[in-house]
Amino acid sequence: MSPSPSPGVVVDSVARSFGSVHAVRDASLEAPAGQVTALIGPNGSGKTTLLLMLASLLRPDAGTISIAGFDPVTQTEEVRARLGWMPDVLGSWNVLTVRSALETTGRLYRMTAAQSSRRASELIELVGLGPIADQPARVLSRGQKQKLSLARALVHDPEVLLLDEPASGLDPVARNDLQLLIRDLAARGTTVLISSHVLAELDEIADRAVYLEAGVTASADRVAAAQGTERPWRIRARDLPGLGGALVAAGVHPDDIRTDRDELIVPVAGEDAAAELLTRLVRAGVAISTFAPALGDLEHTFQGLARDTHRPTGSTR
Ligand SMILES: Nc1ncnc2c1ncn2[C@@H]1O[C@H](COP(=O)(O)OP(=O)(O)OP(=O)(O)O)[C@@H](O)[C@H]1O
Repeated sequence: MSPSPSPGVVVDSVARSFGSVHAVRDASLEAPAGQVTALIGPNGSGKTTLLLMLASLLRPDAGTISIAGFDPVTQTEEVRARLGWMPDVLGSWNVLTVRSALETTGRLYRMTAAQSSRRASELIELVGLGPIADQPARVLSRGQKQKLSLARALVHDPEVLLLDEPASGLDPVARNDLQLLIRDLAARGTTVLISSHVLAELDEIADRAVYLEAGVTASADRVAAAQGTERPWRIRARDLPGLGGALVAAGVHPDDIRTDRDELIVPVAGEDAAAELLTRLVRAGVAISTFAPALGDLEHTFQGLARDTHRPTGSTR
């Protein structure tokens, strides 16, 4: 019989304050197994505080958390055995080499010396740290430290992976490798919850998103409303004046049309309206070479929520 799927991460009405600072006020979310869930929010909205609670490193003042079916407050060992945590900064491992940092982590997870040595070699290969495997961690660049931090989070092949700003400091090739690795882990059933400010990158790998604002997860209604707002679309044609004329004839107000180099940018309210506009432009005989949203889905929703910060609560895209 195949094992039942991991229940992933479930957070219900969690809150945590530091003195008078309410870092997380009311967070509820689900991150299902086998999917990549993005945790998105402005600076100071409580993402790291929430991830620390999920990682069993900080106790919530209220609410409940389930990690692969276990409670980080009362079942800390069970949670830690199943959880990989990549913090936004690598802890103090400076004197150890890359290889010994990974071997030591393996030993902490009660692997034998031979197992931890084998696992360290696999992970060094996986994240591409081979050439500097025997260098002390203190000489690593920021991007190399990120790779070591990711490898450390993967030592015990966790069911649930929490990644706080994993791409920061990585060059474009390393970012792409990271994206492929994360997608591959999710395809193998890992629950991945990932916080990042680089929304265009999250757009490419996230199956779903949770928005956190001032410590509160945005409700499905608010997210839907933000998704439905007008968003800029980028339209390119060789004959820009002809394109402008056709846009006005299609009902776009001239004041709403912006020129950006060899493209025009116009606000469009949703996919149906975009399809309709494109049909009209083509019927008008304009040779269109580009017709695409100027903002990714996550960025658009994030900006829509930011413009409308006064209504409360909930989750997902
Ligand atoms: N240990 C602490 N003591 C006091 N205040 C804290 C502590 N940790 C976080 N805070 C405060 O809680 C709020 C949320 O911080 P947190 O680091 O969780 O936000 P974040 O969304 O991860 O931010 P960023 O995107 O800038 O990393 C901030 O106002 C921060 O100053």
